[in-house]
Amino acid sequence: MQTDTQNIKTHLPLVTELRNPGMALDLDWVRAAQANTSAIERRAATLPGRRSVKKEYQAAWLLKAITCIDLTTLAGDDTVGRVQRLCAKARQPVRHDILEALGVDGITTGAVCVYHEMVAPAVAALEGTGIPVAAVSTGFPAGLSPFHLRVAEIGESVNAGAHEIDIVISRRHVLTGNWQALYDEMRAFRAACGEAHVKAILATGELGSLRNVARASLVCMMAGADFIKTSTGKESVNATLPVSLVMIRAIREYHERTGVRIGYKPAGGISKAKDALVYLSLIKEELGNRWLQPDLFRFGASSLLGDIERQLEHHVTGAYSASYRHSMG
Ligand SMILES: O=C[C@H](O)COP(=O)(O)O
Repeated sequence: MQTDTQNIKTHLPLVTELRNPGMALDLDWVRAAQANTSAIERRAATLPGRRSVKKEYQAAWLLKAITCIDLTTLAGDDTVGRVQRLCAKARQPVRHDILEALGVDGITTGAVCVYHEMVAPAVAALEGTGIPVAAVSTGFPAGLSPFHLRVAEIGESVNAGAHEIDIVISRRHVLTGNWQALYDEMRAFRAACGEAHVKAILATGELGSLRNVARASLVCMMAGADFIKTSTGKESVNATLPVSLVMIRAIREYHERTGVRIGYKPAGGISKAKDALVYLSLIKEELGNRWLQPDLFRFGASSLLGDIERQLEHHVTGAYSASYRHSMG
């Protein structure tokens, strides 16, 4: 266990120099994108049952998951105090005694994710830690405010110190097959981000089909998205395994074609440690270990950390109960 948990520390440089330069819109490639829904659903259904994380490595994998969390608060009643507490949790996500028992002397979450008004307090609270602040933007969650205001909002958050911008796409461009409009929108958002990394939230629960998810993923990557992200957390259907398979395979295809690695962020409704392990296994199997770093993989989650911390506590106190073993498969 010592060796595996110690390795977690080497995964910590969070914002890398990696940037997606994008490319011209290749409509033939977009239109050729397929998603065999029944095959994808079959594969997704078998994933949780044959998770490849062995029990003896689960604590190390859970620590890994923590380093990939965008610790999120996106509520109308957010306050500076709540964001400061969130940032304190991002700096020290797990109790010191638990980390000590696991042989790890310090980890952090991948980032903190907030609305624009909370960017400055988050940046101040995380000063000197190297933990990036991500701002949701462009009229999150619906993305239906005037275009110039959506672009301006990005600039405001970058000026306030955000290192990463989570934009929402216009779902109507996907639903009407207007790939040029989606590309132009994403390109403008990319430009407004400047040096900040940009994550494109597809709101997959509102895109109508898995083929649309595949096509929207490709268009956003072509237009310069550094990450593609499933959901805002506010749709009625958020991150799912079938959608993840489609997006991950689009990332693989984009990498094979361009040599550029795009990150993946499932978000919304991921609150259980065992679900986090399934996602990590999926990434390892489909994209390989390089993608299991916080510069290429994040969970967008507001309550996942609490469950992971509970499971780690069980692990080190020996209260590794039958019910926990059962729940972890
Ligand atoms: O982007 C992050 C999501 O809004 C978080 O969703 P959640 O609150 O369901 O974890």
